Amino acid sequence: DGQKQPADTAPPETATAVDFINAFEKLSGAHPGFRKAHAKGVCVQATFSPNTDSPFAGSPLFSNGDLPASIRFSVGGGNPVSDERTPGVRGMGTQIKLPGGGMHTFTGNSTPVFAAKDPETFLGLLQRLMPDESGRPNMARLGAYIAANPSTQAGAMWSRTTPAPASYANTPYFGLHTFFYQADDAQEQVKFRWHIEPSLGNKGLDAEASATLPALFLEDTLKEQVANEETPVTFTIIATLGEENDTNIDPSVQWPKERPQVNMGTLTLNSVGTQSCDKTNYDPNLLSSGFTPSDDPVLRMRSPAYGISFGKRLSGQ
Ligand code: HEM
Repeated sequence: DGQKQPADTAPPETATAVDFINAFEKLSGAHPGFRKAHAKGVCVQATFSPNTDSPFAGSPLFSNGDLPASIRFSVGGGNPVSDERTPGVRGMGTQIKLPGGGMHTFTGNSTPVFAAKDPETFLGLLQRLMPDESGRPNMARLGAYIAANPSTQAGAMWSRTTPAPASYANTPYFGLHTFFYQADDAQEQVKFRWHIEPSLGNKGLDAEASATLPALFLEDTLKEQVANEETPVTFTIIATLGEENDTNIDPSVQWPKERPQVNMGTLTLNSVGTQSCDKTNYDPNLLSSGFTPSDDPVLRMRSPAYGISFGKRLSGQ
């Protein structure tokens, strides 16, 4: 009758870890044995050197000197052979191993804000990115969803405006969620968010570089950068200290720019390209003694989703 249907812009009422695994498999196809998100990646061996002059100094993560770290850099999405010249999310999982078997995990994305404020709104976004009968996502439906769900707008803007990074070592990574640290003898908690900055600086691919590079270049570029002994490849982990009114639960919102920042320490990349991280679960809730996660529902959803994906890939599904 020529009349437009009303836009379907509501997020689903519930979102479970299984819903996410199914959504990723629908978006990217089934790839048995691979991670259901960030399927493509490379393992790196690294060293964590803590900044012992920081509010975290009393914790075992900071009081044991240099510690070995396992890093995995990745391309967002469930496709294990995606074209790396394409803009989009890049990831960095870091697991630092403490004496006695403890570990501490920093798993972040190259996006300074998350795609949505909570799991339901994120699942709704993924559902609108799925192809319809035409074989492509319905852009009008997607646009209407973003317009009606403000928490998705900063992430969508980032996606539209940020070029593909020139290397895994030329982009920052953001933890996005709020975490807490409390020393054994302290009354007060340190409330913080973290991000990781590359010593080689941020650099996006321009059109010329994209035209000359092969579809897969990230692993080779990183290997060349780490092989260059004159310029060590390091990353600085930075904590932003939050105030009481800064959100604990919404990873789609940045804290005010003027919050103080402290250096947590340095990651130095030692070697690239082994299978050392294939059987690692970079669950961001695996924290060392003294640190606790916030009640951010997106952070909470990550443990069950990573657990299902981990179990599936270990069993070849
Ligand atoms: C509800 C929200 C989210 C869901 C359902 C989700 C789901 C997943 C799943 C299933 C994996 C594969 C895990 C594995 O097989 O080991 C994964 C990996 C990853 N995710 Fe998420 N994720 C979410 C939010 C986030 C956020 C907020 C960030 C960044 C701060 C992030 C960054 C990453 C990274 C970097 C990896 C790759 C880790 C690796 O290399 O093993 N994810 N995600």
